[in-house]
Amino acid sequence: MAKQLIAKSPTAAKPSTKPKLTFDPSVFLKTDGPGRTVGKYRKDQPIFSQGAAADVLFYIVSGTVKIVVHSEQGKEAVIALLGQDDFFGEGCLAGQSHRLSAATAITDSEILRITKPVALKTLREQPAFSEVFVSHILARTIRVEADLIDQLFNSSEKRLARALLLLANFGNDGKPQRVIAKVSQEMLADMIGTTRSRVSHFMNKFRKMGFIDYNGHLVIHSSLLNVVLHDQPHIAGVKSVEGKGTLKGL
Ligand SMILES: Nc1ncnc2c1ncn2[C@@H]1O[C@@H]2COP(=O)(O)O[C@H]2[C@H]1O
Repeated sequence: MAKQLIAKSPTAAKPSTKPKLTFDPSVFLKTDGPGRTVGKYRKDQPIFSQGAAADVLFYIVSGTVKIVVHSEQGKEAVIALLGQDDFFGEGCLAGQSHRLSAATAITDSEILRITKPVALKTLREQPAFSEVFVSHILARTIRVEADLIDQLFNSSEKRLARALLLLANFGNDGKPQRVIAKVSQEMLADMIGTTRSRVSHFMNKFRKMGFIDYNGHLVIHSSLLNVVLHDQPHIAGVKSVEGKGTLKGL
């Protein structure tokens, strides 16, 4: 049975007093309720398209979602691959009326949709929910900043190595291993801003050097970190990168 959204507080055990109610964001984000529903999306099923009306906040209960921008010239850029516990579509909360990018499930996924009024009300009234949401947005800002530095300063070989390492760590804190979602060379090229043939060239090189394997599944070895870490872009005034030698420092 689903956990109660409103759980009894441990301090409210006295029989004569009304039980104190606590809000549990992890239950709120995984169950249906007023203004929110958990939907199942199949692999390759669109969630919203670029230019569509924006009035819902999304949260990934399970699965993987690709965020893509299409240019008027027909170019496509994959700007993010999002996984379990990520929010997306939050632009509507800041007054954005239409989606600036498209979202598609790339594996079978379970996704919570929260209407804009309910998302705003919950952010206002439930500090525990605001905390989860703000942490997510801060982590996103840091990641977008790192992605921008990567695009500006790194070679396409290093951008590919970083993208593979980040993908391999998708959804877990352990050592990089298997890439969970099946990611084509085309998608990798759209993520790092290069051509599929360059991706193919570097993947071959990484395989020959023993940094990756791809027999059916793409497996990333932590030795691939060497490609990225041996020549970090130097940011003036920053002496060391937090987590250097691990994925945190990428
Ligand atoms: N660089 C990015 N990294 C992660 N998610 C993004 C990025 N850019 C856009 N998104 C998500 O894609 C969503 C598209 O719809 P919104 O603009 O409402 O909200 C956007 C974000 O949630």
